[in-house]
Amino acid sequence: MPRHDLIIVGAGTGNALIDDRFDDLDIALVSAGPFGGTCLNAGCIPSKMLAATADVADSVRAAGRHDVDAELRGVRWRDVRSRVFDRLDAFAEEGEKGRRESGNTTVYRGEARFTGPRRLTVETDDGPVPIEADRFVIAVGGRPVVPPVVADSGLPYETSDTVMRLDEVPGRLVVLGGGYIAAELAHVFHSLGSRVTVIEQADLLLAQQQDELVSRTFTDAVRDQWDLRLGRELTEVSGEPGDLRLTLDDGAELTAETLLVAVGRQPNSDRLDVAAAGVGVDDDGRVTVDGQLRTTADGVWALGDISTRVPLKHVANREAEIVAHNLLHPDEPRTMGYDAVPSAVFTRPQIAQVGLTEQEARDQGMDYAVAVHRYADVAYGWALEETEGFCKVLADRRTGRLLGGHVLGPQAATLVQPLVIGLTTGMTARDLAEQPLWIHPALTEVVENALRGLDPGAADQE
Ligand SMILES: Cc1cc2nc3c(=O)[nH]c(=O)nc-3n(C[C@H](O)[C@H](O)[C@H](O)COP(=O)(O)OP(=O)(O)OC[C@H]3O[C@@H](n4cnc5c(N)ncnc54)[C@H](O)[C@@H]3O)c2cc1C
Ligand SMILES: NC(=O)c1ccc[n+]([C@@H]2O[C@H](COP(=O)([O-])OP(=O)(O)OC[C@H]3O[C@@H](n4cnc5c(N)ncnc54)[C@H](O)[C@@H]3O)[C@@H](O)[C@H]2O)c1
Repeated sequence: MPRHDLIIVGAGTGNALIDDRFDDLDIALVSAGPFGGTCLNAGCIPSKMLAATADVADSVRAAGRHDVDAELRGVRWRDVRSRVFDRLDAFAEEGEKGRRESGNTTVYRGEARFTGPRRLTVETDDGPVPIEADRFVIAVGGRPVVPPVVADSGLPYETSDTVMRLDEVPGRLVVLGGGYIAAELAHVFHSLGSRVTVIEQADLLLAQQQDELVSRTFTDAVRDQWDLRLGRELTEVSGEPGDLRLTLDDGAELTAETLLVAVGRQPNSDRLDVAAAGVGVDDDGRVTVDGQLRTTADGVWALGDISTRVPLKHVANREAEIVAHNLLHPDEPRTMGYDAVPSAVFTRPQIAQVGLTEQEARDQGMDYAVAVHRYADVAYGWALEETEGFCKVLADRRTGRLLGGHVLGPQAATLVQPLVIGLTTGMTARDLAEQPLWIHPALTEVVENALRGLDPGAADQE
């Protein structure tokens, strides 16, 4: 049986772990799917490339607001799709080729399953290949959850793994779920021509993840564009491929050419049979790790969606840095921090956040100050003719420190970054507002003014 110094399972973020510091190790990299994993092939990157195209189409539609006469004559979907995926597929192939050609890494393509402690079998095209190593990194990510009402219907459905590669923009698209993936892909397909219905069990879109003001404003903003079925469950899927009938718990019947299921993702720990390796999992199937990202089995680390509480690519990337360091420097291990994890939703309006939501601050009984500043009240917001966007900030009244920041509107994912720095470094909201100079009349003034709008509270009265 081939024996390696280190086996990495998963060539998404797992592939990014290897650099020249590992040159003297014999490494095996095992992957069931294409190199680059979810983010490159079916996640962050294609969805954002499509969202950027959707934004262009929307800008043309909205040109009249700027007294520009423009007309959207059409979107060439197949050209869009080729532009996106020809580039990404080539990148994935180059990534695999580069790794195969590196002197010290053996690539095994196929689904792996542990067969014992530090031993697994890869189901390759040439049959099962058992391999073993002293040390392992598990980075096998997750997959879309498909509820039984859909899976058991026997009728076709799409997930984020497949929908971005469809041959046509669906005429009538029903999206099950109202979280990150649903919101971003509903935005894409609506802007590219689909009639979109969203079925979400909660009363607002993005309710699980976002500050209450953000999810309320976002839901109101898209209400006119998408048919929203909020607080609803899907009870039956019938009809035939291309002409689906969806029954809801209030008796309503919807028709759909395409059903996109986006109700969350589950970790791939079951498919890898991590239990056989003595690797423990949490209640939701995530591999259990400590602060140094060690699993419960000696010599086995985990990173990314398979184990993290926050399944985002920038989190997985940082975890990979920590695991790489800890593999190389076992006597000076580093610990992963999750105190100020930002995220963004690339919709229209765009959304970004870091730190606590107002409902979390309230539930934790914190003494907090809150301020909201609108894009419409800064000069560049006037330039954009922006009416709904805002920046909302929360700070601890006792210490003056920033607790959370939420931005809804153009460039939100970029505007949130000063707040991420403030939170990460533990700055007070006042210092963050007053120490740096903020460019006039840039959109960042909406963040500066939100910070300046915070009630100083006890911290400043001392
Ligand atoms: C539609 C969508 C949009 C997203 N957008 C964003 C975004 O904008 N920003 C953001 O931060 N995050 C985003 N995410 C989340 C992001 O994609 C994930 O957090 C990230 O890809 C996780 O990386 P990973 O390496 O842990 O797992 P993955 O990238 O999923 O990699 C797992 C790898 O393991 C392989 N594998 C699985 N099982 C086995 C097995 N048994 N044997 C061998 N190999 C196996 C897979 O083939 C794959 O190569 C998005 C996700 C989706 C689905
Ligand atoms: N821009 C980004 O950073 C980005 C984009 C896409 C995905 N992601 C990552 O991928 C993860 C998964 O995204 P997701 O959108 O699949 O999950 P999610 O957890 O964000 O949202 C799932 C939504 O589906 C709803 N839901 C669950 N079961 C339902 C049912 N049976 N009927 C109707 N609604 C139901 C939930 O209430 C929730 O609103 C995210 O948590 C995020 O970490 C990130």
